[in-house]
Amino acid sequence: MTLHVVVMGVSGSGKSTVAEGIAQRLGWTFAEADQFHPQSNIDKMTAGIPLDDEDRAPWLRGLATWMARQAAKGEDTVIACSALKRSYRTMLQRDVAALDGPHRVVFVHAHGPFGVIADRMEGRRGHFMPESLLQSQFDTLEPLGADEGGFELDVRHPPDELVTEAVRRICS
Ligand SMILES: Nc1ncnc2c1ncn2[C@@H]1O[C@H](COP(=O)(O)OP(=O)(O)O)[C@@H](O)[C@H]1O
Ligand SMILES: O=C(O)[C@H](O)[C@@H](O)[C@H](O)[C@H](O)COP(=O)(O)O
Repeated sequence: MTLHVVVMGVSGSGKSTVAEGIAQRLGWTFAEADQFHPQSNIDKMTAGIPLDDEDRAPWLRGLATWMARQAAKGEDTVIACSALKRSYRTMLQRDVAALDGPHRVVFVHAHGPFGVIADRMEGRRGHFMPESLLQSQFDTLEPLGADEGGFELDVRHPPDELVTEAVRRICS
């Protein structure tokens, strides 16, 4: 049985920080979903245009394939992936299930107020994602449902506490 942790949330919410922390603590394989976007998606976001369902579908398939490949090597995985809509999370679940043996996907929603996340995006340097897209990220976000197999983290807490809480809940 392999475990796949998907740390989800809007841009700047702290997904990568938390996901990397979890992967480090547990010794699991980490991937940053941004690295799986085709250049056309990066160009679109850089130009301040939000992605749509069509842009995201092949990207999600690529991520599911990567998760299943790691699982085939016996590796548990942690990814930082916005997975903003319930349908995207369902697609990820479905595609991983089609490719992988016995496994579990756990969603961790990095969740926080607009102002806090906007400030963090402003403080972050050298990232292609413009702050102007944060509103559309919040508009698109469908918060993780209680029935989706996961939990929420309040990103106003320090990263170390968030990682400890996430590891405790993943391993319980
Ligand atoms: N819990 C936190 N408290 C304070 N700053 C944080 C926290 N998590 C992330 N950050 C900072 O906020 C910015 C965005 O975090 P990042 O992990 O890149 O978010 P995402 O992967 O969701 O875009 C980074 O500069 C990061 O150092
Ligand atoms: O589905 C999307 O619209 C993108 O995946 C988006 O949510 C993601 O946030 C960007 O790729 C920027 O990357 P960061 O999340 O690292 O800022």
